Amino acid sequence: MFKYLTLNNLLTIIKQLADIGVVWLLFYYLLKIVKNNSRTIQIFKGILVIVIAQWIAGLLGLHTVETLAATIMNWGPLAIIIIFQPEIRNILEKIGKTNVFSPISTLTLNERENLVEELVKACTEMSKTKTGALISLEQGHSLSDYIKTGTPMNSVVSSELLCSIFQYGTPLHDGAVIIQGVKIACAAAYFPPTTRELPTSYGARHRAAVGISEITDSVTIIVSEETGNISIAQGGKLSVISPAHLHDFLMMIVCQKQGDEVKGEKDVQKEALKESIEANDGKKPGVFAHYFKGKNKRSTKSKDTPENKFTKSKKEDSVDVLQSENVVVDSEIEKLGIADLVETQTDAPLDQLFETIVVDAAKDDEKTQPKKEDGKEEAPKPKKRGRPKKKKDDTEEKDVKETKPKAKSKGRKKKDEFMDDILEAQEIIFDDGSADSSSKKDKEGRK
Ligand SMILES: Nc1ncnc2c1ncn2[C@@H]1O[C@H](COP(=O)(O)OP(=O)(O)OP(=O)(O)O)[C@@H](O)[C@H]1O
Repeated sequence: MFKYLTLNNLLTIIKQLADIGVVWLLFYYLLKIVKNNSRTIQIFKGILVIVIAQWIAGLLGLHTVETLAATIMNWGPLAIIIIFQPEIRNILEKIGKTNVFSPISTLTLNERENLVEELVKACTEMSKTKTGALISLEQGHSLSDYIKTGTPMNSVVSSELLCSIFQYGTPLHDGAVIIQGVKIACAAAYFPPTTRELPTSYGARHRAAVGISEITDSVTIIVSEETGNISIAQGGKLSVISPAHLHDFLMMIVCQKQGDEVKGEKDVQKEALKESIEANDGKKPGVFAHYFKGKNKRSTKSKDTPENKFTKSKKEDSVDVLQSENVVVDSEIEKLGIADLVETQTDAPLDQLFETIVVDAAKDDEKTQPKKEDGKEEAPKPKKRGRPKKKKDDTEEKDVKETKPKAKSKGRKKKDEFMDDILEAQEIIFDDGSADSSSKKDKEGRK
């Protein structure tokens, strides 16, 4: 047997395996494109119908129909190239721009975690204050073309800096921030908006986010100025996410950490926060606490001296504060949903964990939506800006209904597959048909 295993034969086998591998990859990506795009599904269905018609016509001897179908099939490849010209251009652009050693891939785990923390902090803050923001994280595909459209910054990401950039009225607040690695590469960047039909409640900011996510693999976070909602645009899909789940999502994208790891960290953070509260006599540490660590210690003696008549009551107060702070910490962690989630599903596959997260996010959003006594939702706050704005109330209700997560349960999947599922679960961009119909309904409703 080994006499056939010459170097030549081995080379031939390797070539054939490589050949099969490349074709397999091509088919895989082709099917992925078809699966993710309703237009391509319809076109492929059309092609299938013609093939079946040609086959049946051949069987029944219907020569004219058979010739007609054959002619269509002969011109098919050319028609496909013409029809899918934008998609083909996007794929080729993506291949050309993919950078294996992107800035984010060179970060240490610590840097990645800091990046996530700062981003989540900034987005949560901006969501509370309804400050509009558009932040794109560069992944494998270079965003340098879009960085050129903005104002270069090259500053380390911090929540304070992000909040200042997007503060309404500041020179850089208009446009997008692009993050490369741990650095804010630029602010006020311009993204090509999507040409797809979006529900009318989504304006230029969301369009820009979806646009950039269609042509690159970037992850874009949007904070709505109108509603304070946080959304994520990735792979041409837009999903609403709660601040708590944004943390998990970014942990997974940036740190490639999974649910159980996140849970472990939450426990550590909880402990650390409790310890720091205890160390501060029941008071939360201030922003500059680490600067004064050990430098500004109050004498414990003065606290315990019997001559201080307020000592006892102060001490009791601080115990109360400590207890109440701990309750706050616990409730904060509960709010994150991670502890409960992971405790109940420790061994649950990752995709299930995140499906639950999305479901929870939807529930959170429902809970946080203020309701009026008559059951109607409270009207959204008027926009800070003077410029005219589209009416959103009806549309938003519709959007919420239409973005109801699908209940799916499959086996364990690879990260990118289940990321698609998460985003599908709360997808706001509908297939072309449904987006059309929803926006038509909106328009009719407003009339
Ligand atoms: N193509 C773009 N690239 C980058 N930023 C953009 C782009 N288009 C709009 N923006 C940003 O979005 C802001 C306008 O957002 P607009 O209110 O129209 O969108 P929206 O999707 O309704 O968001 P919001 O819910 O925050 O109101 C602009 O002031 C600008 O900062």
